[in-house]
Amino acid sequence: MSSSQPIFRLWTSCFLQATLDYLEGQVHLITSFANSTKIVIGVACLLKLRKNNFSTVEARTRHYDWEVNYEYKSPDCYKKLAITINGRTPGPTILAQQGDTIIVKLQNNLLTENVAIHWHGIRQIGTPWSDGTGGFTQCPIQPGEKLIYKFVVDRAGTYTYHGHYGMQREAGLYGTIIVLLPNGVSEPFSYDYDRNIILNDWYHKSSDEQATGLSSIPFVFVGEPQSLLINGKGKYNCSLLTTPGACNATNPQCSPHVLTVVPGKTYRLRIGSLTALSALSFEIEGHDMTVVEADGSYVEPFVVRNLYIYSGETYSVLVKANQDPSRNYWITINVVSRKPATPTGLAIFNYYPNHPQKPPPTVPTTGPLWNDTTSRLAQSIALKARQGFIDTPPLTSDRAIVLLNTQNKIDGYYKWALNNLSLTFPTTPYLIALKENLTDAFDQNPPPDGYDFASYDIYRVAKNVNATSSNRIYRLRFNSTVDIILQNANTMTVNNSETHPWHLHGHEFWVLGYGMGKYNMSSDGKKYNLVNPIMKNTVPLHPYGWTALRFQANNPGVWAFHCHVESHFYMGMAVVFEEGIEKVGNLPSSIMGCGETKSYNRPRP
Ligand SMILES: O=C1O[C@H]([C@@H](O)CO)C(O)=C1O
Repeated sequence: MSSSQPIFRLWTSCFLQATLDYLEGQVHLITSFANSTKIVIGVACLLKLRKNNFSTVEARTRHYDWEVNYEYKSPDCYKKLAITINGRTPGPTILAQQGDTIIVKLQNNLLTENVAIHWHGIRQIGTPWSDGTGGFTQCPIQPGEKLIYKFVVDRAGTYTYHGHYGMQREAGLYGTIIVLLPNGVSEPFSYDYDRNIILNDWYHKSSDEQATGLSSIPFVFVGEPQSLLINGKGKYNCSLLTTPGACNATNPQCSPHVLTVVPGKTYRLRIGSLTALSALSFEIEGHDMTVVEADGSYVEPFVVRNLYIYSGETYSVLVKANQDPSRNYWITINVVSRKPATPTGLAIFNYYPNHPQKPPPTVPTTGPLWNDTTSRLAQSIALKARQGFIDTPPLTSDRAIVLLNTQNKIDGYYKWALNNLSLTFPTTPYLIALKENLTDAFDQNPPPDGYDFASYDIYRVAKNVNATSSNRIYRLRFNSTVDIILQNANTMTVNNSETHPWHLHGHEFWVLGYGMGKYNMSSDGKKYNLVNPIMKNTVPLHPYGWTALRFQANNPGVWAFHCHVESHFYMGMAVVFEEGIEKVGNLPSSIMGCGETKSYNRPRP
């Protein structure tokens, strides 16, 4: 059969898609592939093309056996050691249904590094020890050891997981979690097919080398990434290297991701970003996207041509394949908010029956102006909870904590701080220290609820850039309503303020408002959206702006709240909340074994 015949091409593109899905661990296709004849592939593919067979999944316990390794990979054609899960980066997709219990047996096969994996957006109600935050909720898993994460996925939506020890996320340790609705419940929007897209930025230096630079004098920043990845694939220009041996432009690992669509059909794209640094603009050339979900919450639908997405966020958008079907289109991601020095990330939106690799006849867009803060702020503000699914916030809060975000120095080292405190975590993780009453494990004094509002000029480099290291934590009254006002400021560079995506573990919060400039304590609170605020777990703080959040401190445990830029978190841009520690059940001894719990009886694999 000639490869130009449509049915062959359907099989080819379908095979590519199905192989990807197979690789993503979607078990229902594995069986189809066991007898890999063309007929079976065709049937499996046609079924696959008809609809992802998600609705038949039943609530249950899902077991995953994962091995974490360093392996040579070439996601952008450049060969480097990446952290893989079962040989893959991005790792396997966890596909589950609301109410399922997830059990991940994580074996750390790294020879010299610890590991922890965070389940980003999963609230861990009743299982705070499974949050996977090294130094906060567990001792990291040591080389050669194993830890079992067990938790319930209690809310349908699109989530992610990633390394939360050191800077391992950017070494490739990340993936997607999809939680489907219970049987018989349907989404408030319709679509024909469901597809995942995970975005990342990619560096050629190892995360270890980057971490060393961040904690050195003189300071060496990670800099702009070499590539942008769509579903783990990007393209570095190998000819830029003086020693090109490590870079092979024809390596199939760096052929662009292909998303095959059938003309006239509507696709739900579940898009997540786990970039180390970059804020992104996502576009599908010539196609409108209707935003319908953000971080697991339904969005009052709105149409965009480019979707701004910050590290740690997820969105679902609906896209109809309604353009000229005789060609393919570019899917592009571009850096925004920092002066781009990274080429556009590319994938192919392939209209069946065109050849999946057929390049679109156009030049890919370079995206919106990188410094157009106004348009990014406008899209943040446009995000509202969907009518019929609004969970209104309490009208007042019990406590407001204002966090001034600054770049600082401590003993000559570059840091980030909140209200002048830069977080260093204790050797005994907070959750264990609090539960076991190890009061000498960290400074018991509370950090400040605000900063010197009257005299601090957010538009200038601070007069005194020195901050203090601290491991103090915010202790919240259980069941109280807490407001957080994130206040941005100038960095240590004149006329510079950066975007910080803030992520809260263990909760979702209402996004009450955004503004530019200094938050006004007497008037800005009156402008909060208390009618239909979206609930999210990650939210941007725009340059020189403020972002106001409200959440209920109703999940017993210890929870990190931090900037999702990996280097900024590494440099101390985080705070810790404790609530209801007395309600936390007995901690599994498997999370212990470091700091003051070094001698605890910890099971070894
Ligand atoms: O933390 C950072 O450091 C650099 C720069 O401010 C100093 O090199 C930068 O852009 C960051 O985000």
